[in-house]
Amino acid sequence: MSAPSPVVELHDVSKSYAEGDAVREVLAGTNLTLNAGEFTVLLGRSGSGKSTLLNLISGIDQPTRGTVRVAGQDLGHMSEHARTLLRRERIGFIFQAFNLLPTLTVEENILLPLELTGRTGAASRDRVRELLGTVGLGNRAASFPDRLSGGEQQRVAVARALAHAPPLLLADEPTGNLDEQTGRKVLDLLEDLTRRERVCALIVTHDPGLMARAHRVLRLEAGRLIEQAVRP
Ligand SMILES: Nc1ncnc2c1ncn2[C@@H]1O[C@H](COP(=O)(O)OP(=O)(O)OP(=O)(O)O)[C@@H](O)[C@H]1O
Repeated sequence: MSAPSPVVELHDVSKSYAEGDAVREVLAGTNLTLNAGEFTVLLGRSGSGKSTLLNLISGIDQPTRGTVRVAGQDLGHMSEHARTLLRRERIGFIFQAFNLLPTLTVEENILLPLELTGRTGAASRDRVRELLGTVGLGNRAASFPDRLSGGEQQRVAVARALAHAPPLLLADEPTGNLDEQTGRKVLDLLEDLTRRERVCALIVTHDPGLMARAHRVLRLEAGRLIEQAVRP
């Protein structure tokens, strides 16, 4: 087995928001390392700070204290522009509401992250075709998103998130808008693709059924990350 390769490293990360005269500490001295190939589920009540944590990892938000490293780079020492580039090149995102671009076809949506990172050649088109096949939508390449079911749209979103082969995938409630059976199918794909490509995946969910699939289960509680279980 190869040595663990850290993709996300949080060291003593705190995040507070001002609430009138008071200060609300959402994260309190959090430490976390997520490695390549790990599929991690993040649980926590509404308002516990799950989105805040994702925003800190993707550099959309800054910690009040502590350091966040992604793919070896310290986000606190980077310009806003450099963080934007890192996000574009090194991170794939999946959202609850699919967030596909409605004026682009399925194929163009998946190609977008490759175009944004300057990869427009034949190899990119081959990659999109391959991913379309993997997510079972090879015959829908020319369709527009509004012609697809919710589950199909989320399968496109999975393909788009991984098109540029990012080392890190962040997903916020990826099955929140899907029925159980459709959600399970999307998760099967997510798990299969992230394992195959050794992607580090951090998935926020309220769905306890997801826990059985994860290598690691983390719960945010009172500003602290609690490791719940490790799959053997
Ligand atoms: N920009 C902000 N300014 C002030 N408070 C904020 C801000 N963003 C988040 N918060 C507060 O931080 C806490 C955590 O919010 P966050 O959205 O991270 O929770 P969550 O676990 O993702 O919740 P949910 O499951 O409902 O999406 C909440 O109390 C929220 O009100």
